[in-house]
Amino acid sequence: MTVAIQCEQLTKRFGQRVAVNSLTLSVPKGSIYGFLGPNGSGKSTTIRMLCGLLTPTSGTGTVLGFDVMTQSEEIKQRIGYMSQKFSLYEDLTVEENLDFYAGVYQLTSSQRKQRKAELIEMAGLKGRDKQLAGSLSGGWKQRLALSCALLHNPELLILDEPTAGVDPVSRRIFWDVIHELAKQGITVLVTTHYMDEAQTCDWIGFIFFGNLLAQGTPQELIDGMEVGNLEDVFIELVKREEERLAKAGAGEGGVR
Ligand SMILES: Nc1ncnc2c1ncn2[C@@H]1O[C@H](COP(=O)(O)OP(=O)(O)OP(=O)(O)O)[C@@H](O)[C@H]1O
Repeated sequence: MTVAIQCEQLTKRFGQRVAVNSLTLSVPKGSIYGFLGPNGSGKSTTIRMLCGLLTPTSGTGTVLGFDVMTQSEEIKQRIGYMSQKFSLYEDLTVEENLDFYAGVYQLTSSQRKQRKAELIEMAGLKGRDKQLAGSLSGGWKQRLALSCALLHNPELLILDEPTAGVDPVSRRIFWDVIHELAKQGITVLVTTHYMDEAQTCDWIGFIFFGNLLAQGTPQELIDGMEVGNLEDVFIELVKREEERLAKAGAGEGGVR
């Protein structure tokens, strides 16, 4: 199995707070890995370490074969990242936004022309090229942001809650695009709070208070927990962990 992401005992502390605690995970190339967990559990911190935006406190990790501690520039060049608050220029058109990011990624004019055409097609943005990004609805904005993150043909796409607050139809269209990209061999690491989306991932990791509590295929997790669906898996995991923490006497805000 070729892996796109591999980390062992990756840890990030902010002062006394352990945001990510000794995280060990691997994401096979070409798969979709859903990274789930309640608010504040450490998902974004993990993602920022994997993107080379935040230096881990300890542990080891590679992304596309590059070291997260020492090769963050190599990593940044090869991944597509869409943050929770993706930045589009609202007063620029769809095409101008793509042009801007093509400039950031230093695409040649022929690469730019080709990728723009491919991505406008992929995202279903044909006919909207001259529309201001600010006038697009949430679902379109999101697909434009995804297109911007894909301009440089990244091998790995990291998406932090890409569908938060978007209507169900737009979410479905967005996920169809994600699955299509995975079919083309792109690895996707995505965080979501929507269990219907999580259910379609190849792999799932569940993080709570910085600890990875469970990892596997959606069906493995459901079967292992002997419950009916993923939502119940997570409710059960949280319940068990809270009981464990209560027994261990860990107070709110303490080091966990
Ligand atoms: N720069 C920082 N300085 C101090 N604490 C931080 C910093 N970034 C994150 N944290 C803390 O680390 C913990 C994990 O936060 P993180 O943003 O990674 O969670 P999350 O799972 O992505 O949450 P959400 O679903 O709300 O985005 C939280 O307690 C948060 O307050």
